[in-house]
Amino acid sequence: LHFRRDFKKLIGEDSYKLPPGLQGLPIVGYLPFLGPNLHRLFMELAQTYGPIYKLGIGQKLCVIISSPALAKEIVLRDQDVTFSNRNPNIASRVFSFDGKDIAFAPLGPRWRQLRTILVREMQSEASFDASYLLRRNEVKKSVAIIYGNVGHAIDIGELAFTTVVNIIAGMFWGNVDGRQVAGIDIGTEFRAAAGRLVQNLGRPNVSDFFPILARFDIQGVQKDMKKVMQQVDKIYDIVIDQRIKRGNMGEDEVNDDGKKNLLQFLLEFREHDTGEPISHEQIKALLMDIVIGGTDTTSTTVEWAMAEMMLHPEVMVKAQLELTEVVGLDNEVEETHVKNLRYLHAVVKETLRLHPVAPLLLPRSPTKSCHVSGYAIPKDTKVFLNVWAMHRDPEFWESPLEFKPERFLGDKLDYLGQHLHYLPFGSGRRVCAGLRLGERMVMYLLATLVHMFLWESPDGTMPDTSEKLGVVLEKSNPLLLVPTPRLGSSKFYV
Ligand code: HEM
Repeated sequence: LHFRRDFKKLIGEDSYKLPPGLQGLPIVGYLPFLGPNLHRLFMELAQTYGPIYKLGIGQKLCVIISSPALAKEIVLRDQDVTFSNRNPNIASRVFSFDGKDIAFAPLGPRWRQLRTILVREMQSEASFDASYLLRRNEVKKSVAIIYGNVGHAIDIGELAFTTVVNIIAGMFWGNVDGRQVAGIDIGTEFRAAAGRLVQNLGRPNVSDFFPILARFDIQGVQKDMKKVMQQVDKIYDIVIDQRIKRGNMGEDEVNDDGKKNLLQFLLEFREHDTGEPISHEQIKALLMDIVIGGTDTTSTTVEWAMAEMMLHPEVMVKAQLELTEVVGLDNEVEETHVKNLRYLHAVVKETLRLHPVAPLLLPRSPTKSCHVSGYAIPKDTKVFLNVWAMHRDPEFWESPLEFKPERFLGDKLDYLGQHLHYLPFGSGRRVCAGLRLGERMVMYLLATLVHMFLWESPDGTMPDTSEKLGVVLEKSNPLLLVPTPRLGSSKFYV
C-alpha cells in the first residue's frame, strides 16, 4: 500500500504497473528473509519472478534486474542519466563525507570534476609510466617477503592487500616510504580500519529500510562508522598536513616526468583553481574512494585468480608457460611484459566473470519516476543490477559454471561495459573510475606471483570457492599457499 500510494503520488494514477515481485511480511517486508549472499538469493528469485522484479524491504522499494537487455535500458540508453545516481545508505553517506566523493556523489559538476581528475590525470599512460618504479618497488618488496617465507603458508589475500595499499599510498599521496607516515603504519592501520568500514558498508541496516527509525541507530552502524572514520581522518590529516608543509618548504616530490602525486595536484588545484574549488573534505572523500574502492577489489581478484588456478592446475601450467615465453626464466616480470600475456589476461577475465567483486554493482537510483520494460520505477527506488547472474546466464555463456579462461581468448569482450552480459567494472557514466589502475595492478601482481614461485596448498588441502558478500565478494576462507622459488637465481628475490 505504501509503495502504491507513493507511486501514484509520483507518477500519477495507474499509468504503469510496478514490476512483479514480493512485498514480504507487513511492515518489515522481505527484510527477515535476506541472507548474507544477496546475489544468490536475487538470482533464485529471478527464476520465479523474471528478469525484473520488485522486493519490498521495510519502507524501501528495491528493483532487481538480471537481464543484459534490461540493463541496457538503464546504463547505456536514454535513461542512463536518470539512473546514474546512487541514493546512498547511511553508512555510505558517512564514508563519503556526505556524498562529497565520486562513488556516492550525485551526478553533477562536483562528481565530474573529481572523476575527471582521477581518470584523466592519474591514469593516463604518462602518469602510469611516471609512477612505474613505485609499483615495481612495492611488488619487489612483496617478492622478498614471500622469499623469506619459502616453505611456509602465506595468506595470499593479505599479501596482495598490503602490496596494493602500499602502491596506492605511494601513487596517490606519496611519501618517503609508503608504509610509514608520522610513525603510523599505513598498511596495518588501513587494514584494520578498512575491514570495519567495509563490514559496516555491507551490513543490512534497519535504519536504511525504516528511515523513521534512523535517529535511533538501533544496530549502531552509524556510530561505529563515525568512530572508524575518525581514525582514518586522523591519518589523512597527518598526510595532508605533511604534504602542505613539504610544499611550503619547496620539497615537493615529482615523478620521473615532473608530474606530481594526486594529493599535491589536488592541493594546488584548490589553491590556484579559478573554477569550483576542491574542499578539504572532498579531497579526503576522494582518497577514501581510492583506498577503499581500489584495495579490496584488486587484492580479492588476485586471491580468486590464484584459488582458481590452484583448482585448475592445467590453467596454472599454461599461464606459467606463457610467462616463460614472454618474460624468460632468467628475468623478472616488468609491467611492459603484461600486454603480451594474452592467456593470463583471459584468466583474469574469467576470474572476474565467476567472482565479480561487486556482484550487484553499486546500486543505482532514479532521480525521477520512469519506466523500464513497461514497468514503473518510482523515484528513489534502489535498483540492483545482478551482474553475478548475468555472468552465469547460459544464454550467453557455454558451460557457465566452469572455469575456462579459453572462452575469452578469441573474444572481443573487454572491461568497458559495452557488452551487457559482462560487467565486472560496471557500465555507463558510473563505470569504475579506477578501471585502468585496477587491471594494471591485478595483472602485474598476479604475473609476478605465478612467474616467480611455484605454489602448493598446505597439507595437500585444495582451496574452496565458498564466498561471502560484504562490500566486495570475497573468499569465505583465506587462501593459504606455500611458495617455492621458480627461477634459478636468488638475485631476483632479494
Ligand atoms: C579489480 C579491480 C576493480 C574492480 C573489479 C572494480 C569494480 C567496480 C565496480 C563494479 C564499480 C561500480 C560501477 C557501476 O556502478 O556501474 C566501481 C566503481 C568505482 N570504482 Fe572500482 N573497481 C576496481 C578497482 C578500482 C580502483 C583501483 C579504484 C581507484 C583507484 C576504483 C575506484 C572506483 C570508483 C571511484 C568508483 C565509483 C565510480 C562512480 O560512481 O562514478 N576502483 N568499481
